[in-house]
Amino acid sequence: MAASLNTPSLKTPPLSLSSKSLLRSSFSATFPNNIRFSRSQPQSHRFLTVNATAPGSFFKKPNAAATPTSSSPGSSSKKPTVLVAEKLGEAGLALLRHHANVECSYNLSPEELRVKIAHCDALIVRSATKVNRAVFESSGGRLKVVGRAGVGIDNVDLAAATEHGCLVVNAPTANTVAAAEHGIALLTSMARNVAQADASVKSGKWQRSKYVGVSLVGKRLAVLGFGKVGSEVARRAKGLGMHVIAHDPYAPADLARVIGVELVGLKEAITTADFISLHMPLTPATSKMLNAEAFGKMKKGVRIVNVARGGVIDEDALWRALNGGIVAQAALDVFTEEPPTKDNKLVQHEKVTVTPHLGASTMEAQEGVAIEIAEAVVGALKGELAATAVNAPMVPAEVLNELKPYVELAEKLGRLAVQLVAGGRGVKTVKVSYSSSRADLDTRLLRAMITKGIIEPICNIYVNLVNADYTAKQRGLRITEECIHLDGSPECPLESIKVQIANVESKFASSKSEGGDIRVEGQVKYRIPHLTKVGSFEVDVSLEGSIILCRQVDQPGMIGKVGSILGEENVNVSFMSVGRIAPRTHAVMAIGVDEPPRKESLKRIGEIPAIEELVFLKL
Ligand SMILES: NC(=O)C1=CN([C@@H]2O[C@H](COP(=O)(O)OP(=O)(O)OC[C@H]3O[C@@H](n4cnc5c(N)ncnc54)[C@H](O)[C@@H]3O)[C@@H](O)[C@H]2O)C=CC1
Ligand SMILES: O=C(O)C(=O)COP(=O)(O)O
Repeated sequence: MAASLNTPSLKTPPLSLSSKSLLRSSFSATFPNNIRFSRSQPQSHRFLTVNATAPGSFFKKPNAAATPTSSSPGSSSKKPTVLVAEKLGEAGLALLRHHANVECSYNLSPEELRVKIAHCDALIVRSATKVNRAVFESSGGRLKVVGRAGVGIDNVDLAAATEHGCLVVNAPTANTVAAAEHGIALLTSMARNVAQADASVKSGKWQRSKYVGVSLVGKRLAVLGFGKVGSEVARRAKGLGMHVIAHDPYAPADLARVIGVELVGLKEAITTADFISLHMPLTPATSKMLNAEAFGKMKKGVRIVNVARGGVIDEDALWRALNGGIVAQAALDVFTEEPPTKDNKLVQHEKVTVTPHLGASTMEAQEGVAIEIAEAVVGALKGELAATAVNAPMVPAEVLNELKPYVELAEKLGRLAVQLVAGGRGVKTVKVSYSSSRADLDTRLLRAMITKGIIEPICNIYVNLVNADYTAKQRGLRITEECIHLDGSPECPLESIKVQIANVESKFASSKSEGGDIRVEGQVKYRIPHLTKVGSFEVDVSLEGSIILCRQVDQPGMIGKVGSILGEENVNVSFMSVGRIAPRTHAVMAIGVDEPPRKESLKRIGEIPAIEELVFLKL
């Protein structure tokens, strides 16, 4: 089974311990070439922004606190810098200013944006700014979060963002009603020729017979894309007495039932509708979804509303369909190229009503969007997991709280295992086993943190939840996972995590399993991660501070000898545990220490005659 941090499906499921995952199976971490994202969380399923206090926070880059900030007057050097590149509501700006130095620079050219971005920790845009690969490359690794103050994220290069470990968040809920109301406004005004009649009267004419419209009541409306906006359009159209059908391969059937909408296939939707309203995101799959072939199947005289994205319609094909009498009218809020050129054939067409991408433009929606995006960006800058992350798993607060110590365990096991490798850089194959009594265990967060633990000590790059799978793939690191199902209480999410590194030499031969892999295993006890196995030796040491591992001849007095050297060297021992396979053979002693011992102290321990090998590991 292939797993990825960013599932290529249109709906990235939230990270959930009860979501469909793996059981007694193994898979390798892969990264999709084409990532498509869509968010369609009903409001009742909104995920909270929660503070993640794992060893490294999930999104923060190591230099976050130290990054120099903008030169704006009065700016604090400790605050991050947020560039707001398109108009944002005051309430959102106020919230941002509380936490960051905020620079509002609208109408930047692509070149100006690339120059400015090198000094920014976060960027907030609406639909007009193209946040392409060049922007991420120009940021020099400083940009941590891009906030899209709205829903559609087709103007942000998500693959590039992910590769650069930059979180992308959007504001998916605050403009839903505004967009739906605009859709209905276009539907009704198109049917009654309001825009054309208005222009005619203003030009001194009185053409009552020319602008006879069509009624909506009893007509069939096909909503394509039954997400947040589409379902609100459907609800309102029902109120106007329309017969509403919807096509959406991922739509929740219960929502359709509640609203009284019939879910149908695409063919049925477009061949039977009198009106078609578009509400899907622009993705490679929906690009030019309404093309010549689709128009060819439509009922003669169909009317089309587009408040989604211009790119979901083949605009040339629409123009031909309007001229050929297939499409009677169209009402367009969005265009492939925005703003469209003055002589755009559709803009100038008498059967077409146009607005300049106004779907989200109400006072209420803009205030709401501004607050929604400001909260998400501020949270992300603090290293919190965002509720509206578009290129990372969404993690419900309660799941995260439960997983927190396991996440910490995962990162520390990765960190320990890689430090045991002689040379480090040859790590290519990592096997992870999770023992759990939960039938469905979603391991994305754990895998990301193991990856972080393994990669960060050996490379000069940071790894976070956003780029973990990508970075692993880039480095040729194959992580296979298996989940061993235990009979027991599913109250505890995980019994243990085992991390094995194959085909490498070890600095500490006793860390090798019977099969020759470096093996470390851990458990969470009283919410604190513990190392419980090294190679074949059972130990029990809490994973705080750092660890000394030594193998010795199992004989009396060893604990005392090692302990007294550390005491003399003023190193505080937090935990000590000895594991052995059989009495009086060999034993492994795991010693937790609060501060790193001096090299000389380790040398002194190594010189104790019964000590056979020794390694110091930083957590
Ligand atoms: N004109 C404007 O100012 C605004 C435009 N929008 C556009 O509307 C789109 C939808 O917004 P929301 O409803 O909030 O998003 P949403 O994510 O809640 O809904 C989109 C729906 O489209 C569906 N979908 C995906 N592929 C499809 C396909 N091939 N055929 C049919 N349905 C498909 C998804 O399953 C989802 O249910 C946004 O992506 C954005 O591009 C949104 C707000 C304002
Ligand atoms: O939220 C969306 O997807 C929109 O299209 C709204 O775009 P805007 O923020 O008004 O540029």
